[in-house]
Amino acid sequence: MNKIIKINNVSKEKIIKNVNLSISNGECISIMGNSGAGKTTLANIISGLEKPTSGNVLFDGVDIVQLKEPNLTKFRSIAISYIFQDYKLIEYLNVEQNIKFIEKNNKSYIDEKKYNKLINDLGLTKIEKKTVSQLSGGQKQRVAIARAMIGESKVIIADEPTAALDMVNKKIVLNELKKLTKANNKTLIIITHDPEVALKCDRILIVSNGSISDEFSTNYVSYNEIENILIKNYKNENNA
Ligand SMILES: Nc1ncnc2c1ncn2[C@@H]1O[C@H](COP(=O)(O)OP(=O)(O)OP(=O)(O)O)[C@@H](O)[C@H]1O
Repeated sequence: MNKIIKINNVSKEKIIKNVNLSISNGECISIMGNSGAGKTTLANIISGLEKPTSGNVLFDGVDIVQLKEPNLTKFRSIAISYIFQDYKLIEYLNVEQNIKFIEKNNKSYIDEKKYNKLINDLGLTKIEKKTVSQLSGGQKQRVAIARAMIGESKVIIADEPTAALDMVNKKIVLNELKKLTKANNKTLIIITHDPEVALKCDRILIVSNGSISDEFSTNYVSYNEIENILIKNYKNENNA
């Protein structure tokens, strides 16, 4: 499989230490680790939101560390979509307006066929004209998924996408997210504390003290093994 992202010897102050990482096109990867381990900083470096102090970040062969404004912002808005724990939708706009908002800023037209399929797949058809303030948490996250899918971005970064949801909504949202990323040929990076969420991906990276301490295919690791590594890392991190 082609590599969509290649990170070579990336460090940032004392937060990220000499990380090397390759992510294949279409792969689902989860970044796990205890609080303060460096997950968000690593994801921000991957997406160009933060610059490393050394190393390079190749996105489809382009070193985004070298990109300057306004090209960096343009790259980020076209290449990457985000899904957040707190949804980051526009409260006073309705479901349809939220889904189309970013794509309208990037392009002069919206693919209506794709839009209709997405809202149908995500069960949003009946609530299309409701404003965000009228929606439940699970509905809001399904809107955020549709917003991330509608454009041409090759990579989706989901930061704790299910942390605010109950058990049933967590399962629904995760299944839809995985199904739609595959169907739309996107690469998915999920940052999570939750082994159950991470086990839905193809591969799990565990970050500790700014380095990748462990890496597994999800075919070969269990919930308990992940939990034990996180506990072991927690002890090391707090005694370091
Ligand atoms: N702008 C900054 N300046 C200095 N230190 C920072 C900055 N941002 C993050 N840090 C520190 O870097 C470390 C990693 O932070 P990061 O947010 O990447 O961790 P995380 O694994 O995502 O944690 P959490 O799960 O709590 O969100 C922490 O010790 C944090 O205090």
